[in-house]
Amino acid sequence: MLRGPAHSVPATAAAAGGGGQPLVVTLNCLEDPSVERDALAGAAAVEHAPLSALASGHVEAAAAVLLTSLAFLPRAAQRRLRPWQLLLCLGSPDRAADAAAAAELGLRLVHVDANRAEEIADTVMALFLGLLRRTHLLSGHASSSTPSAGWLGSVQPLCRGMRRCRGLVLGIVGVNAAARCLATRSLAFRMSVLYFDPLYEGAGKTKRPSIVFPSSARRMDTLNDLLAASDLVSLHCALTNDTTNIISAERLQHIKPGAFIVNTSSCQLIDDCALKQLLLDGTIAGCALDGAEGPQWMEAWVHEMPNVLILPRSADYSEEVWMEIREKAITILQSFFFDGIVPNNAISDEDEAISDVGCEDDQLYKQANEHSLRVCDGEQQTDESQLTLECDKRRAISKPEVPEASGQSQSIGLRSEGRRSRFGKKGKKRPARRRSQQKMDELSTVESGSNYSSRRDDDTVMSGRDQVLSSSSRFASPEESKNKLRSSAESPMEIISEHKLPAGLGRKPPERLKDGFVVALRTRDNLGFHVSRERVAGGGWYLDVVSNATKRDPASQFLITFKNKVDTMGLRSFVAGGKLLQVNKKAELVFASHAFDIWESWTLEGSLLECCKLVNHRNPLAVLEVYIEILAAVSEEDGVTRWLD
Ligand SMILES: NC(=O)c1ccc[n+]([C@@H]2O[C@H](COP(=O)([O-])OP(=O)(O)OC[C@H]3O[C@@H](n4cnc5c(N)ncnc54)[C@H](O)[C@@H]3O)[C@@H](O)[C@H]2O)c1
Repeated sequence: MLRGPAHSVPATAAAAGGGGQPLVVTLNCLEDPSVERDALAGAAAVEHAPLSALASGHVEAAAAVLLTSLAFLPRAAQRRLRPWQLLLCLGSPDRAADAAAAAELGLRLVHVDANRAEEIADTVMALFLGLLRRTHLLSGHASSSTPSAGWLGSVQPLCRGMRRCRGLVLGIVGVNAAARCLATRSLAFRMSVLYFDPLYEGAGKTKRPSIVFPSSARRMDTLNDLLAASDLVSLHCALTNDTTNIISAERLQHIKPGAFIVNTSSCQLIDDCALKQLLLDGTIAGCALDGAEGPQWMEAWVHEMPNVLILPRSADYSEEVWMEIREKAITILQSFFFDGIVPNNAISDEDEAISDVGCEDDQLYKQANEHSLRVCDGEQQTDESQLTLECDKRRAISKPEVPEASGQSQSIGLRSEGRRSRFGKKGKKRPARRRSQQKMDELSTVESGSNYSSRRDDDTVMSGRDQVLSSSSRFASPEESKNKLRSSAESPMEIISEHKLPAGLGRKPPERLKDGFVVALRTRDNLGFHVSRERVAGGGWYLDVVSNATKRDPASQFLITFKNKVDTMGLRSFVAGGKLLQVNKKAELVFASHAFDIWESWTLEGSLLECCKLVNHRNPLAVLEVYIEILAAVSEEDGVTRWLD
């Protein structure tokens, strides 16, 4: 972790935001940084600096700068950046290039990103559908023609060659998360899915356990076979020495006549000239490229071809993913300004979790539905959709029928254990990610004497200046610091109660849940405790239920952390090294991150007097019904946290 402004920013810069506040500049991005401004209110001023206003001096004066890419920034702007500034690269299109540029310029850069597999899969589907259904052409024709022109007669030529999805064969080259999401979507469209990837060895024996294709997708032994059998071809392989020009002129001879090609990966995977030739002679029915390089795609006639779609490298964008990235950046900045620390998880584990969501096939959904009905057995429901919703909620709750440790993550997702266990963390091949998995420094122990895990599975890409490791942030989120700054402010979630807990404490517990309290979560059926558990050594932490646990077991103890300003709280697990309980995108209850983001935010519903609900902010279907036992509380007299017994 980096030391923040308190340690490294010159006083002039720290005061540059006016009112003694440090300044954050959004450089050539985020024209409207109002979200960031609100989130950092009281800690830093936030200004947008367009390239046209570089001379204003804002960039030089900033303590932190947000940008999309350092490498693609004009030299004039790069020169204004300073070594002591924290540069956050939001969703960089080329992390390696940015890291290299930062190293060269001696700048301190942190990448902030989120997984885009869903976006890419959506885009590929949209492009295939556009090519197959010719929506762009027909829409253009409809809006330009007179109403009396009729609808079908005049457009009949445009409709020639239109295809339906059902029954078509999709061939996927390269197995990655986006490819898998695409496979799932295509199966839902009743297409057959083939794939080719010499590095992917199939479910069960794959080197990349996080990528598991639907079982109904068929693996092809050679690329030529895949090209010969596919009506639609989508490229997802990374650009390497082996894959450069992988769709060569020679390979294209094998392509099925009338096929469509979509490429959202590197332009250099395809021999453009050969592709163009086949488009012209009609062998290939159409193609879509997310980004096109080279003069052959610049010619005007290409843009006039009805069967060629070219996007401006936008395949992986969505408002949702952009907001996720901004939220992460805000968390990092809060940590930087309040604690003087930059958290390491600039690129989160959600990278993989998101892609796992798309892997359900029909059988899986069937299993899940059966499971949900079982869990909900005995509950009165009148409406089917309501039933599903309630069942989903229940899955977030402990397994009342199975008091012993289940060995499963708690989840609201539709996934059986057998299936879930096949998904692990993606085997990272990016060097920066491997670096980030180095063992962290030992964590301190707490009063209970528990040993905290120092494992870190967050992903960070740091470049340029040295990274300064610190263990002090394990339990010090930005929100906690903010609370310290605003100690007089009461948490909006504080609940006054008389505490009739299932198991009595030695003395009367405090009346309110507060920041810094230690709690245990008794299950709704009162038969056990929720505990943090490690899947396998190094396999990540998840929330489980154990009947023979006690509230004194460190695994049952959670530190309450409040998010200031909003009525949400987080639960940090002691044994998981202070990581916060979150619902991941597979809808499992896990401990994956130290950063307090929306995934880690919970609202308390109901009264502490009785079984109450913890509802996740990001996924309100994730509801934990628990009795909250306060084990340790912060003394109002001396500010020391003490056990209540
Ligand atoms: N259009 C966009 O917005 C966008 C966004 C992100 C990534 N991309 C592109 O997508 C591509 C993949 O990126 P990634 O980060 O998912 O890569 P990745 O490394 O995660 O996956 C690439 C896959 O290619 C496979 N592969 C390697 N050699 C192969 C071969 N000879 N034949 C077939 N498959 C092979 C690998 O096994 C791997 O599974 C890159 O070219 C990247 O630039 C595009």
